[in-house]
Amino acid sequence: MSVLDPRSIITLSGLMGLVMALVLYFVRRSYPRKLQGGLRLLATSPLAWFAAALLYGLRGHASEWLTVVLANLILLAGTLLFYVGLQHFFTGRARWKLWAGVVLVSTPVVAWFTMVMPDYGVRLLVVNTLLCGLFLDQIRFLMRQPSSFAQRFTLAAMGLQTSVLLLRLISVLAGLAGHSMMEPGLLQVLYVSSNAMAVQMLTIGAVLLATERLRREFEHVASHDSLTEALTRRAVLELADNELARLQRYGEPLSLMMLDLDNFKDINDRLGHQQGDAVLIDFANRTRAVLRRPDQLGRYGGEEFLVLLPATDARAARVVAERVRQAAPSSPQLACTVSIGLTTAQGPDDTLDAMLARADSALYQAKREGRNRVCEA
Ligand SMILES: Nc1nc2c(ncn2[C@@H]2O[C@H](COP(=O)(O)OP(=O)(O)OP(=O)(O)O)[C@@H](O)[C@H]2O)c(=O)[nH]1
Repeated sequence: MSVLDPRSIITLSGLMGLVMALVLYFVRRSYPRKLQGGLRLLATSPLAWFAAALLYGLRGHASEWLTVVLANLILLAGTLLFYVGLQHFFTGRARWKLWAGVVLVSTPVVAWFTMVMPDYGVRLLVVNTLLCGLFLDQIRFLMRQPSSFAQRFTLAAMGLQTSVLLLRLISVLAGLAGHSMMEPGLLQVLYVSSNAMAVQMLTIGAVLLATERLRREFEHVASHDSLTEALTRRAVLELADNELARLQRYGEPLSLMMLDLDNFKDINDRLGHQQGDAVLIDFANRTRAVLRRPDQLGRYGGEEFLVLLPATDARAARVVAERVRQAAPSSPQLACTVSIGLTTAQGPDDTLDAMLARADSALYQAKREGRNRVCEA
């Protein structure tokens, strides 16, 4: 047990935290600006944990103001920073004032039980209860975020840390707190080791969250049109292929609409290209607003769109197409009409090329018959 003394574990884990903080700081630079704020905070918290570990490590060689009061304050502040960083990372804003107040108020309490009425058990109780509360609140927040490997990994790290803190609280209540964190007892060694592991896992979790988010951003950019946020032609055609495969396997119906804004060249010529862009954006928004969740809108070309209607037969597709045609623009300046060519898959032997060709010829029939209508093939 003498090899695994708490001081060495605390110092080592602090150093590893420092390395992870540096890694996070450097990877942060290659991330989109909107993620950088949250990542900077997430990188700062292992730095704070490192500073707290250094101060704890000086126990016996420096004043208790530094090694207990300030060390605990920095530990709590670092944990709050992690929480604030997570909130920024996921939502772009953070609620931190209440927790900051609680952490600040706890400092004179810790100071009292260090300098005036020294009591290691009470200090432990105060600091561990706050840490537990902070981690439980973070777990609650993180569980509401989109599920992913990184999210589950970070939750596991927080779960581990919270269990260790709870066990330690129980040990205090059972009178097993001991007299100092540096005591080389089994409980202390277990506590500082799991704490060290949880800190590493939390920082790795932050790196994983950032990497996963970056991958999602790239995927989004690659599969979405930057003007209208509709799927790109390639992405919507890929989805159409998948839906056709489902049709062949499960026999679910599939309908497809080709949409073309009417006299769009006129709109551009009369109102300018920029206003034309605004019309396209508004059209995409209002179309999405009248579609169901599984339906997909893609930009097929300039002012031409494709809508994929999975599990939709011809009758239901006709209703959707009429709804899209009649969807109102958000202002009269954005008004435009649309012609729609509609088709439904004709059994498992139908192909995407054949469906596109039918939708295209139905669309041209709609144009020939005077525009602003739905035709079917
Ligand atoms: N503003 C804007 N215009 C675009 C964009 N992509 C294509 N266009 C324009 O859309 C117009 C399409 O014109 P046409 O193919 O002649 O069709 P149309 O005027 O809509 O006539 P019909 O389809 O027959 O009703 C062209 O003037 C293109 O320059 C875009 O991203 N933004």
